[in-house]
Amino acid sequence: MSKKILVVEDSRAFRNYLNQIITQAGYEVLLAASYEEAELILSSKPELLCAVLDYCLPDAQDGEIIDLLLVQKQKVIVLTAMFQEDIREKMLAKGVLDYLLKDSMASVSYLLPLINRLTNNQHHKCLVVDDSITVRRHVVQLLEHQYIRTLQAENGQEAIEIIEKNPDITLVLTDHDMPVKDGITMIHELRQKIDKNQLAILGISGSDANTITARFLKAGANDFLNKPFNQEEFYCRVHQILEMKEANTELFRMANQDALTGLWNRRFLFGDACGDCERKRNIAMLDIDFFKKVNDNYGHDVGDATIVMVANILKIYFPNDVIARFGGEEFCIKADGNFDDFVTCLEKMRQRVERTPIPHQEENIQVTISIGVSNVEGNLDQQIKVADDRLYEAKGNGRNQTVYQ
Ligand SMILES: Nc1nc2c(ncn2[C@@H]2O[C@H](COP(=O)(O)OP(=O)(O)OP(=O)(O)O)[C@@H](O)[C@H]2O)c(=O)[nH]1
Repeated sequence: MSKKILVVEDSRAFRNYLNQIITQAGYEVLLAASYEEAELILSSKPELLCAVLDYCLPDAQDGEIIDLLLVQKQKVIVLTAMFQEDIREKMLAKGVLDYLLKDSMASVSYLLPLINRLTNNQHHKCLVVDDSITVRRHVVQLLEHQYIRTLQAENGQEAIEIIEKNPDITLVLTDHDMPVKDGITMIHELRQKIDKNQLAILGISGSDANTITARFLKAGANDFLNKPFNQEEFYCRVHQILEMKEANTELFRMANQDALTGLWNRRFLFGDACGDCERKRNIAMLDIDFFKKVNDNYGHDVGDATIVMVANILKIYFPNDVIARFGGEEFCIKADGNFDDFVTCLEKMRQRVERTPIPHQEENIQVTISIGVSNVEGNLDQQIKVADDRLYEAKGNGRNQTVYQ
């Protein structure tokens, strides 16, 4: 998705300021000082993330630049020198995303978070649940206008079925009064399986009942919005809920992922990944052979690069399983499925590590790994213990091998 942003602003100082802050944030800025310059840039049909437009330009004093961009189906953020209710209404009605007062540099501090929001929205998929097709269409249009992909459901039951089939849905916007299954019952059922950090839910209802907000929130909705709502309030709520969700996802990642390799860590292995602890499963414990020598001979950085290389090969061979960095140069794989197939795949992976050189200055460094495998009955600790004993057997037998019985 594009990172290009068109900025049209006649004040040189302000234009330069916008250019600086937007470029620093990693976007590519196309600058124009007038309507005419903007037209020229647009004639080459650039793919834009959005356009930031000054309402009043020397050669287009009454917002004509906005129409120029909207006709081309671009996302528009407007900068205005003064706030006028009628102009605001007119702009929002036309389909402008948002407007900012440029009375001071500080007031533009809202711009960058808004642009970042548009970028991050592209990672979200929202299910809109409402029995009214008119409401659904309106909400879908608002969301897609800000790059949020959408799906639709007519009632709570249909919504649950769609969520089960689409685990990449990150947000649900739901009405309450619907046939077959209402919104609050649906939320109750969803929350038995999916928590607030995994799936954000915004309740939207026009019910007069003064308990409706509390009922939505107590059922497990992250937030609530009264119908009818205006566009700005809608976006504020959606942005807030998505920001909270992203922050929680990041916290989860930081707490459960290994920073060097991007693999899961022990906490994840024994926590979330262990929900089905008593089930029979395949466990492999792996350790890089003579790893201390790599550090001693080539330095810690090369040692780290070796750990990353092994981790990357593990990801290739076991893309659907839980792979954790267990300790320094020790890894654990937890997998379901046929044990013989698992061992065969481990063997192929072991040979791939053996064949993969780590370039260092003029040399190619070669490492091997030893592997212990188990599929015994018991809890995760017991299964890891058996795999670990076999790993040490593999080390004792001369390393660079897999022991599985
Ligand atoms: N570069 C690097 N080294 C690490 C890291 N974590 C642990 N180590 C080193 O890994 C080495 C492990 O050495 P040992 O446990 O003696 O094992 P080994 O040399 O691999 O020998 P065997 O396992 O018996 O084949 C130690 O020197 C640790 O300092 C890390 O994150 N980066």
